[in-house]
Amino acid sequence: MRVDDKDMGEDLQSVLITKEEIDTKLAELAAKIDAEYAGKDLLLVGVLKGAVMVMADLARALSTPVTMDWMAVSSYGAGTQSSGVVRILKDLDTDIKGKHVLIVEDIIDSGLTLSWLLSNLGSREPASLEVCTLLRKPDAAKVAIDVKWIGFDIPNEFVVGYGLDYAEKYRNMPFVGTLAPHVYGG
Ligand SMILES: Nc1nc2c(ncn2[C@@H]2O[C@H](COP(=O)(O)O)[C@@H](O)[C@H]2O)c(=O)[nH]1
Ligand SMILES: [Mg+2]
Repeated sequence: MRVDDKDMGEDLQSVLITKEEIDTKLAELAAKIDAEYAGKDLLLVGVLKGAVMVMADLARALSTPVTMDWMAVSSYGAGTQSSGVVRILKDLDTDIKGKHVLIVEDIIDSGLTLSWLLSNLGSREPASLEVCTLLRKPDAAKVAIDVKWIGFDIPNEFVVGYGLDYAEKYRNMPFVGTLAPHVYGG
């Protein structure tokens, strides 16, 4: 797909990770996750809204039968900095006690959201609790988190696409990229 197919071309600065690279990485991660959960019931917990694309594509790449549930939490306003204050906007529909739970995330930036989520879901006594994230920014970490499956480590830049937004736009770009300064008013 050309970047201007969705009239977003002039807003983009660069493409960091192509759709093909994402597809290849998700297939690799899915093979590892399949091996880990062979013979077990696995519940995927997607974190709305950013993880919608990775959840959908990872679930389809898995051979393991899974159930899926969603949580919505908020630590960002309309801007690009984590507030550090996490609020539940939508809780799980599932009781996860005794279940094997895999949190599916789009990106780990400061790690504050995921750290809070791990503690919140951990207190519900799942049989196991692990994390798979498509992206991680190692240089932005404010807390150390044990993340079992990581797609790509990326530089400490604000990225959009493949589920990730800026002010709710750009989520439907099939790749991950950075925005031109004029988008932020620069
Ligand atoms: N569109 C983007 N959203 C981002 C980016 N970095 C983080 N985020 C959003 O925040 C949470 C996690 O943030 P954290 O600081 O608590 O780790 C993540 O799930 C996204 O929704 C980004 O570069 N672009
Ligand atoms: Mg997220």
